Amino acid sequence: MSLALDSDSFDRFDEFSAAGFRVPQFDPRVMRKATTAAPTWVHLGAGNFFRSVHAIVAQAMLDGGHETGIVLANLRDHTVVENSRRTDDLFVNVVMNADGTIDPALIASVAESAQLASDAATGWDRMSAVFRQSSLQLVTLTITEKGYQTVDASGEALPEIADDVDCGPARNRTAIPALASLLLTRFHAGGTPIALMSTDNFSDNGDRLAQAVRSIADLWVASGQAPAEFADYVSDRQRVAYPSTMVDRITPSPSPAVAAMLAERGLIGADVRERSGGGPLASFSNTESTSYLVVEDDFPNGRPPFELAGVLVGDRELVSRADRMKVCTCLNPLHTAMAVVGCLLGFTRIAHMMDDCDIRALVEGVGRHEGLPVADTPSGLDPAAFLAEVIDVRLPNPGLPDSPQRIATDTSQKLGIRFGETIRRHVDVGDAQHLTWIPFAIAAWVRYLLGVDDDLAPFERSPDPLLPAIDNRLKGMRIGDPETASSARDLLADEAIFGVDLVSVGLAPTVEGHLGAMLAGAGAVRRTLHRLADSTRPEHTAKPSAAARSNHS
Ligand SMILES: NC(=O)c1ccc[n+]([C@@H]2O[C@H](COP(=O)([O-])OP(=O)(O)OC[C@H]3O[C@@H](n4cnc5c(N)ncnc54)[C@H](O)[C@@H]3O)[C@@H](O)[C@H]2O)c1
Ligand SMILES: O=P(O)(O)OC[C@@H](O)[C@@H](O)[C@H](O)[C@H](O)CO
Repeated sequence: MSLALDSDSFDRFDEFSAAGFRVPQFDPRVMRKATTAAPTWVHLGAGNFFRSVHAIVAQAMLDGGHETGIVLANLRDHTVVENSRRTDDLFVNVVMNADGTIDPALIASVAESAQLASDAATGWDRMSAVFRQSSLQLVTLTITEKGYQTVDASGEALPEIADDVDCGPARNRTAIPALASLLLTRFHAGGTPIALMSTDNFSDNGDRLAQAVRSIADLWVASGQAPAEFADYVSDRQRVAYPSTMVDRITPSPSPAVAAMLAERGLIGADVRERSGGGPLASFSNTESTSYLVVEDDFPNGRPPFELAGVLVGDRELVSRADRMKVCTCLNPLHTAMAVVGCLLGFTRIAHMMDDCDIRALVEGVGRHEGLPVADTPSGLDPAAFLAEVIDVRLPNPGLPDSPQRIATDTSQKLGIRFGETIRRHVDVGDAQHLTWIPFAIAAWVRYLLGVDDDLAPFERSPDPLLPAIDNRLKGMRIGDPETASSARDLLADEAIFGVDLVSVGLAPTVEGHLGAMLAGAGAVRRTLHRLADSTRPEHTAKPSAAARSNHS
């Protein structure tokens, strides 16, 4: 059977169903008509996570009788929206089970997609029209952590944003000015209230989005490019709200192996291609079965019936606690520690890393020993159980094609969030000097920055906006000379990166100790990790697994 992803398949859901795909329980044509007439939800940042969370939530609500879907927009890479349009905005979301089986679902909750790149007038005009409509309740964003930085400490626009600020509201190229510009259109059209909801991975993401949007509005007002009332509009939470969220579903980049499984089921065009901006692009997303979305109930123009999709809706306190639990202690710090160590030790699969007893010790150390004792407890969620599921079920899931290289992307943007808060909490209770695994993870990141693995072979570091600046700061550091670990001192004091000044909280010597040991020569990363793992095992007898040994130089 051949299953094509296009609008003809609206009449062929039974064939998808026969091939084992879950199918929409609504008529996409009716949904698209209703959404065009009265759009309620725009999403900015059409990546893989959107396809595995937002689009799934929307589909569940549509299956439950809700009438409108999502209007999707992307700014940076025109191939992303072209990819969505190639399949008439349909795609397949694949849940990867631990036993190697897959549960594919045909997703039809995107009503239309718009390209907002500066040369894409049609997409911009369409999105402006959507923002003028009073029916619009919600804009969600997945623009990555770095997408929220707009101004420096003195309130000056950052270089990437500066052009957009100077040009004023128009067809902006960067995400926050583009959003602010569309909001200005809404303001001029009567200023119906709206909620702007960050679904990127950091605590209090609503506040950060508010700050970013307001900073652009202020710059435009100051330069006479927007009326003063616009700054009031974006600062009045009754009119523009910024609900915070906790988002969780491990969603690796689309994998060729999954493409092959879908092709076996008859799906046409299930290949993996390259985005023009780098990274894979496909007509499907692949993810795990676990998924959490916790949303602050702050929607001044009403909201979609999230409860139909199992979304937890609550107050700010619930969201903040859930988010800090996940991002600062029980999941993301483990991920980042594994990512940099995995790149150094030559791993390409997170699940394989969990078979390595040294790496397991690292994960346990960062999560159970140093994260959990200071974790937040959100009402209705148990941090110990959450962490246990992460360590025992989610990270080892052999079906999930996740890689340390994906997770290592933009690490400089994440360290403050993933380790800084936890370090601060240990400082507050006076036991920061006992931390060793988090300092090890930080040292491993610095060692990773040298772009040379533990066998001393060069490797390509994942993209990160701070690489050139950091390379400059680490010029004095050399493998073969452990003493040069001290040249990282200035970097370690950088609160903007680590969320705390590691020198003044007294952790720099621990980080430099691990780093110096890892700089000793070939195999030094493994030896340092193994020694540390051994010293923290009660029985002091564990040996590296076969996977560890084969990676051990
Ligand atoms: N993938 C996951 O497991 C996961 C889980 C929880 C949260 N998230 C959040 O979602 C974000 C995106 O993850 P993804 O897996 O979809 O990644 P992705 O690479 O598939 O997509 C990233 C999207 O962000 C856009 N983007 C990238 N840099 C941008 C910038 N500077 N300004 C504006 N837009 C930008 C891209 O055009 C693309 O649409 C993450 O950064 C994270 O905050 C991801
Ligand atoms: O998406 P990032 O780049 O913020 O971080 C990489 C991973 O840690 C992240 O995507 C996790 O998979 C996710 O946070 C799980 O919910």
